[in-house]
Amino acid sequence: MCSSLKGQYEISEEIGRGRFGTIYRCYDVVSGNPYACKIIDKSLLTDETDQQCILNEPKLMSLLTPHPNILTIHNAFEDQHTLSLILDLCLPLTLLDRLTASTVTPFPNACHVITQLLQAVSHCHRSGIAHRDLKPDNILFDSRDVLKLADFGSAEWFGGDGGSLMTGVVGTPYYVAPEVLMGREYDEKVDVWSCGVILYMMLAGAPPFYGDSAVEIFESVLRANLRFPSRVFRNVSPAAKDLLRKMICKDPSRRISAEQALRHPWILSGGESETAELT
Ligand SMILES: Nc1ncnc2c1ncn2[C@@H]1O[C@H](COP(=O)(O)OP(=O)(O)OP(=O)(O)O)[C@@H](O)[C@H]1O
Repeated sequence: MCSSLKGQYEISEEIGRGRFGTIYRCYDVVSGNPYACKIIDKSLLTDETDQQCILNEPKLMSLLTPHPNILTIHNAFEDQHTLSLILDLCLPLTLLDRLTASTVTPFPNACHVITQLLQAVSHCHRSGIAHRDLKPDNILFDSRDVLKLADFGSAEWFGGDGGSLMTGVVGTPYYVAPEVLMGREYDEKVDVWSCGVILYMMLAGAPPFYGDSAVEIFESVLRANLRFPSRVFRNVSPAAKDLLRKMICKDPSRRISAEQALRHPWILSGGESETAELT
């Protein structure tokens, strides 16, 4: 572990583990404030893509700081063997853990969760950054239950309005947008698709596109046949379904932006709207 890190932070117990690193609770030795410390073992970064992802993450996170719904990077330390990031400390349960544990659908506070996520994504897009791997596993909450978007390892700088298009198949089967799978150039709207899938999961308790293997899931995503089975959607308002159709829209040029989604009647009504006029 880096000696300058040891001088500034006291590392405490392990609170999580990823593919390349371990997350510890830590304390600033001067203020006593608690943080999370992600220590990445560089020897595990064997291929160039992994190295790129890990080095990308702190750079892009710093560009996005501060935003209340984006995990803040407070400090970074590097030596020959490790890269250590000092991050906001969050609760151990991700949105995926909460969804898995939930026995009720729609998921309580679905509108509040998606509003915070869209605020984070809209800030990323205004800053010229696409996250490209939005999924419930990357959504954390702090001790006040404020959503914190994490894991910018697959994020890409596209340069904002009129910026360049992106290429490359990145993302996770259930949440990836069809234009990514088609191998075409794409823009930041891929994130809106993933937010739509996350909202659908919160409202229905299941993903909109599924299959028994990654290939089957991809085929289902490519068909993009969005359905609202009445058994699971009977408690979901027409306004919420309208928003889902506009976010999980196969044609990215017709898909709404994160900013527009934040102005949708269902979001503005705090998820209560059954009768709001649809746009
Ligand atoms: N800032 C944080 N505060 C509290 N817990 C965290 C924090 N960051 C990550 N964790 C916990 O540690 C786990 C692993 O996080 P990490 O970001 O290393 O890996 P990952 O995103 O799950 O996986 P990978 O990087 O391998 O794709 C998370 O699932 C979460 O439970």
